[in-house]
Amino acid sequence: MCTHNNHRSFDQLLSQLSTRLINSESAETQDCIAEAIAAFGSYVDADRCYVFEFSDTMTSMSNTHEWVRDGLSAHIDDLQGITEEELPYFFNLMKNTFRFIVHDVRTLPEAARNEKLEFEREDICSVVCIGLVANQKLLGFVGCDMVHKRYHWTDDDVRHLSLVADMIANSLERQRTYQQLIDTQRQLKEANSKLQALATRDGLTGIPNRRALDEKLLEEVRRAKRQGTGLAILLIDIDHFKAFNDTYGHLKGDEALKQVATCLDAVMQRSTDFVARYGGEEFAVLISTDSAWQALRKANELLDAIEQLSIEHKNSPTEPYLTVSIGGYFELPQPDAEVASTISRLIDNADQGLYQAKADGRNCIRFR
Ligand SMILES: Nc1nc2c(ncn2[C@@H]2O[C@H](COP(=O)(O)OP(=O)(O)OP(=O)(O)O)[C@@H](O)[C@H]2O)c(=O)[nH]1
Repeated sequence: MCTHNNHRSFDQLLSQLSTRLINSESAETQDCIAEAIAAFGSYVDADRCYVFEFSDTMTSMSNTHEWVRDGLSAHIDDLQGITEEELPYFFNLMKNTFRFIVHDVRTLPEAARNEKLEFEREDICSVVCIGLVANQKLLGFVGCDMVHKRYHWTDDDVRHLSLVADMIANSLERQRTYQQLIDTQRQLKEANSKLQALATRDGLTGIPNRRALDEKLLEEVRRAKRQGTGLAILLIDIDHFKAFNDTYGHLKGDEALKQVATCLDAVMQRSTDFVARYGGEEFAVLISTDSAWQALRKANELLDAIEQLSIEHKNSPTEPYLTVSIGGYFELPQPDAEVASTISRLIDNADQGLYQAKADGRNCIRFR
């Protein structure tokens, strides 16, 4: 059936396909596989040529590529997820010998009765399948059917189909390795962003921590300088918190810290505002605003909101409930201002304001 000429043109085509596959992307690989099975189908004058891939556990297989001669029906859609129980003879032979060569399906043994029925359903008289083996692993197989006519597969046919199988197996393996690399890269990225989130979150309250505040300060001061906008910082410290812990215990202290953090976060809802735990029982709020007055108004809202939490603090010399003191500072950073010294000035001034608020009786704001 195979003349010397079409023998040579098939070899040439295979060699061209292999060259394309060496540098191909995923979509091109699929095209090359489709072309390779079509070429083999035409070369042996077959009716159907196809690729099946096994599941990872090797207990089922699915038809992934199919070429059919004009006028014949395609079967790819009903050949999905076929299990080992359905075709035990075929699975066994393929797993053990990596091939399944049947010149006449009528000669199949009794053990292959399921296979015989399936071949009858598809009007297949002769069939050849060669395993796709890469790195000693059977990934699937490439096969060819003769429909309504018997055919004796020659050694040459088998040798050529084996070349096609090698080519497809190597492409599939390369694609799988590539996909694994992409999956690993995605997992690493996810793990990194989780680590990043953990490194910048306070473990107790869940709001950003001091490290996140430092990063945000750098970012915001640079932005304020660039855009000529103002920046305010508030330092908020719980009053007589040692007495609170001594009275109610450390766990209740933790609870109160969480409540205060949630409350501050809820009041500062603007995306440009930033709330962080600055340390122990101290919090910081960064407000991007052009007016000191607006920042002061926010500070008042925070003071009131904490009071309204009404967390009992019976041993506080200030009030019988939990209160905070707030120190604030506003600045319009000059375009030529040094970033590090601007940050120090913001913190130092807010800190002095806080010191003053404590000295002036607590539960109040001192804005500089
Ligand atoms: N429960 C709990 N307590 C904390 C935590 N971090 C810091 N503290 C406590 O906060 C208290 C702070 O006490 P001080 O610095 O003396 O200040 P204060 O009692 O709040 O008094 P003033 O700030 O002057 O009003 C200490 O007792 C710390 O143990 C924490 O994560 N959980």
